[in-house]
Amino acid sequence: PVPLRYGAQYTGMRTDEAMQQWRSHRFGQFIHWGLYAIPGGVWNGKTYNYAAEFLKSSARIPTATWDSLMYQFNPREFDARAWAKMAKQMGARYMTITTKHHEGFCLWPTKFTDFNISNTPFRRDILKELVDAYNAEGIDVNFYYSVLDWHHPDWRYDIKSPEDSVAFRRFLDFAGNQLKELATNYPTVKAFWFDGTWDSSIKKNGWWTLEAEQMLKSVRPGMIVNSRLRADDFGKRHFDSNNQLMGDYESGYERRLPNPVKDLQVTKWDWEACMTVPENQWGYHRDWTVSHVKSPLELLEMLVHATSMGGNFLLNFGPDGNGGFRNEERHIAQFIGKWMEKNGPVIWDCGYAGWEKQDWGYFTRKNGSAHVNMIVFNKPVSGLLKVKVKGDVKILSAKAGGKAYRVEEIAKNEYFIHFTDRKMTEPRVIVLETAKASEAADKYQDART
Ligand SMILES: COc1ccc([C@H]2[C@H](O)[C@H](O)[C@H](C)N2C)cc1
Repeated sequence: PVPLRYGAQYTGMRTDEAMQQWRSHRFGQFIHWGLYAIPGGVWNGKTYNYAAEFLKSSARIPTATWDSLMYQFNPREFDARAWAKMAKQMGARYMTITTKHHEGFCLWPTKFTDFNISNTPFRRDILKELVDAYNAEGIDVNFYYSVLDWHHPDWRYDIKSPEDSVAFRRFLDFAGNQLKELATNYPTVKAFWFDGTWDSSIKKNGWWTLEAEQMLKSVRPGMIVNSRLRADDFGKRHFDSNNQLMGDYESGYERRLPNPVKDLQVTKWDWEACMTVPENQWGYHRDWTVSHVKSPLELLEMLVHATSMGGNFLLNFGPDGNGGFRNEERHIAQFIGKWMEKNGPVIWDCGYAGWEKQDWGYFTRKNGSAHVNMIVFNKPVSGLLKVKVKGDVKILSAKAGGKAYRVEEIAKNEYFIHFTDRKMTEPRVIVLETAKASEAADKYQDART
C-alpha cells in the first residue's frame, strides 16, 4: 500500500454505539433551506430549470444582489415543531439540515460572518429551534455543511498563486472555526454531512479535511463524518489511494442507488444515498413541472432498496421562503408514514439479508435474526416468489399479517413462496422463519412422523 498521512484512519465498520444508532435509523429527512428558497428558481420573471439552489449561478446574479436576499428572509410560517411532527409521522429517525449551503448564508448566529440568520428580519436561531424540536420527537439531527462558499472573499476554486494560498488558508481557518462553533453550540448533533469539497483547492489541502474530522471527533466523541469531506495526500476523495473508505460512511450516492446485483461491495461498509423528489431540485423550486416528480411509491421502493443493501436513505425536502412544504412533499410524508407505521420494523434496525436479489422485490434482515423479511413490489404472473437461501438454511414458514403462505422446496436451497394475494395495492411484507437446515431437517422429520 501507498504510505498516506491523510488517508483512511481505520478500516472496517465502526461498532460503537453512536454508529450503531446511525446505522439502525436507515431513514432520514434531508432539508435544504436557505436564501435560494425565496426566489425558488425564478429570477426577473424567468424560470430557470436547473437546481433552484444554484439559481445564483444559473441566472448569473452578482454576489451583492444575491446576498441582499438576506434582508427579505422572514419565514413567517416556520414552525420547527410542525416540521418535526411531519418527519416523525413519516418514520424518519434522523434529519440532516443545511447549516450553510454553497451560497454561504448561515442558518445560525455564527460569530465568524455577518451573513447569517441574526441579520435577517427573522433573527431567530433556526438551527437551535430545529435541533430542539426534532430531538423532542426522538429524531437525531445531523448538520450538512458546504465547504464551498460563494460569499466568502477568501474562497478559492484552485490555488494558483501565493496570494491564493494565503487567502485560502484564511478561508480554511474560517471554516474550521464555524465547524467547531457548530459542534460546540449544538451538543446533541450526531453527524456532519460535508458537501462542496470537489474543487482543486480542497483536493490540494487533504491535511485540512483530516484535521476538520479529527477536531469534530475531539469536540464530540462519537461524531460521525461522511466520506465526502476527505481528500487524501494525492487528492483522492471518498476512497483513498489504497482504495480504503475515508470518513465513517460512503456518501457518493446522490440521486442514485447501488445496483443490488453488481454493487454488493457496499454491503461491506456503511453508506447513505440522498435523493431529490424532482429529478434535480434540492432547494425549493416554484415550478415542479420542469422535470419528473418521483411518486411516493418510487421513493418508498428506494428506501426499501437502500435498507436491503445495508445503507441509509436520506429523502430531501425543500421548504419555501415562508417555511412551508409543498403539497407533493406532504403527501409523500403521509404515504410513506402510513406504510412505515405498519412495516417500519422491516426497515429500522434492518440491513442486508445476504441472499440473492429476486425480481419480486427486496430482502431485509434485522441483525442476527432468524427471520428474513420479503418486501414484495412486483408480483409475478405465476404468483410464485422465488427465494434462494444461502448456506445451512431452511425456510420453516412464510407469514404476512398472520396469514401463512405455502413454502414449496423446489431444489437445494431454493423455494417458491405461493403468494396468493390477488390484487396488490401496496408493497407487501412476508416474514420468513428460517432455521439451520441440519437442525430443521430433524424438526421437519418430527413434523412428518
Ligand atoms: C455540480 O453538480 C452538483 C453540485 C452540488 C450539488 C449539491 C446540491 O445542491 C445538494 O446540496 C447536493 C446534496 N449536493 C451534492 C449537486 C450537484
